[in-house]
Amino acid sequence: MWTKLKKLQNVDDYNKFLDSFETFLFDCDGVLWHGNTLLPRTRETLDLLKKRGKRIIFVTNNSSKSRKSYKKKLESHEIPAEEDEIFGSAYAAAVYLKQVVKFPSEQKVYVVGEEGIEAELDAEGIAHCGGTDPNDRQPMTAEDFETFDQDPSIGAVLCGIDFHFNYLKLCKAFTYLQNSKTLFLLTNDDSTYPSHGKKFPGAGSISSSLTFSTGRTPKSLGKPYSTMMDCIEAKLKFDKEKAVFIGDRLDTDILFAKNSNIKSLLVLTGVSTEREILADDAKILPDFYINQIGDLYQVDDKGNV
Ligand SMILES: O=C(O)[C@H](O)[C@H](O)COP(=O)(O)O
Ligand SMILES: [Mg+2]
Repeated sequence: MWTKLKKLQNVDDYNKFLDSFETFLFDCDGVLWHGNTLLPRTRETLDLLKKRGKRIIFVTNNSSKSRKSYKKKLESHEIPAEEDEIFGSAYAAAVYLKQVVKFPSEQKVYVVGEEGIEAELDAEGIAHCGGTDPNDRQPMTAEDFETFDQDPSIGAVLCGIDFHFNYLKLCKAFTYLQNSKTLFLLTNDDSTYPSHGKKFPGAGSISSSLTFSTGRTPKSLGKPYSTMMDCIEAKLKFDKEKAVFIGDRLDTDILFAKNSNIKSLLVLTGVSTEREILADDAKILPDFYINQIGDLYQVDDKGNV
């Protein structure tokens, strides 16, 4: 096995890498796709791994979709996947509230986020409000300034990526978080995410408005934190010695792999760059890196399967 940071760049490297692992855990945004566009040869590479008897697990911080919706998205790209092989930060947050917090049935979670969070809370039988409710997607009125107040029935504020974030939601979440007993949870705190070949503000850039205004420090449940791996290991058994995490972000994916004691491969199709990992002051280093995941397919392309 290689001893230091290794760029995979030829068929021998790809073959040696593939032969070193049994379980391949894949981040999604920036590794498999940008938005709804697959990155080059993603499907062929996943198919090659299956042909070689490898296990594939998907692990995404994107809380906008539930595991069910991700299964549909993967299948829409002809990538077969079982719901139990997909782990999203919305799922991790719902499991945490149910199994760790033992969230009281008479309380609700105020959601700053999309249907992914709502669906996973529903699956765990946890009541919620906000989220995709059209009433929360309205401008603040003068009456709202009058009426907004703490609500003891709100036991937690859970914040993820919210493509409809607005001042009204910010004020509601802020108001509920004035009660120190109200839990402040994040599905993830990614500053940005890659889409359409560019970067856009991520969930962490949304929740930072709450962190800054409330002065409270939230608990984040996605990568790089341990809750996500706890969820995976509660469902699936695999040998960590023969597992590798493949991601595009140093501060979430690669750090998650390190925190989970598994090897890591950074792809250069997402957020983190080669310059960052070659810098003298690089703090988080993957074990391997590669230009794009589809390069691994070249072993098949040349018939060297
Ligand atoms: O919440 C966000 O900012 C993005 O959805 C998240 O960064 C993307 O998740 P990934 O699949 O890269 O973990
Ligand atoms: Mg990513």
